[in-house]
Amino acid sequence: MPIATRVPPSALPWSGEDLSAIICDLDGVITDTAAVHATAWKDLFDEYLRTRAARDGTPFVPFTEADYLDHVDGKPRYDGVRDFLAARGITLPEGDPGDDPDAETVCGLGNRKNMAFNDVIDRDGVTVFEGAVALVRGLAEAGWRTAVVSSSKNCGPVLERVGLTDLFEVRVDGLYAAAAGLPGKPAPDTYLEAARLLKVAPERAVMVEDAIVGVQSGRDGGFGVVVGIDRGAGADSLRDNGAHIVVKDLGDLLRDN
Ligand SMILES: O=P(O)(O)OC[C@H]1O[C@@H](O)[C@H](O)[C@@H](O)[C@@H]1O
Repeated sequence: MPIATRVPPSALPWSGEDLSAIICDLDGVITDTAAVHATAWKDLFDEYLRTRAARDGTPFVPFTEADYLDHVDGKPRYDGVRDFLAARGITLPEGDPGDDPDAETVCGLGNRKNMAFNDVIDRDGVTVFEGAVALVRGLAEAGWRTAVVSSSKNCGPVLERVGLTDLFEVRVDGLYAAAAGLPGKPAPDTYLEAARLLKVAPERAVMVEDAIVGVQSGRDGGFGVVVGIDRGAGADSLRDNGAHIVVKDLGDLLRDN
């Protein structure tokens, strides 16, 4: 019997509460793609900062993991570019999403990183966190509503690549947010939109995130249970920013009955 069928909601740490939906981030929660995003961002920014330093005759200061976690992680593509550059005192013209990847604009840099991200997943494929999938399937079988909320415009193609387009009833991703004019994480709007589409009050929903801006969205959206997945942000930081529970993997919440 697949693990998922052994997981009624009463098997979870929050049983007893009046919860009926699970709303998950994608990268780093369902698929092991957060690290691919992080590497693609590092390659992009190191190359850009190195070129800029050579041009200006200033020292090259590389992009660090802390830069990623503090300024880029979990945010929509162009917000990440803008916020990180601002932290280094750099302002570039915004440009346009149709910009050439070589354009020295916020959108151009973001588009360059997107090419790198897609090259890596084309080459290496995408790994799925099987325990997370089992938990979501188990809850769905027990009648819970399900949604995915991702800042990424690659959310659909990533789910398709691993055959999981049917895992969630509702998807609010980077493309949806841009079309609907919703502000990205840390604003709670994309999570609240998912709850609205599921017709579930936020306080009756569990939300799951690995990024600091993500748990902040859950906290500010008033979600019933905010689960933090620690993939580098740190359990204390996730808790300080809104997580009620922190685990290493969503599958850790599965219990054998
Ligand atoms: O894939 P896109 O549209 O460039 O989205 C970017 C972002 O997508 C998120 O899901 C990641 O957690 C971020 O760290 C990433 O930067």
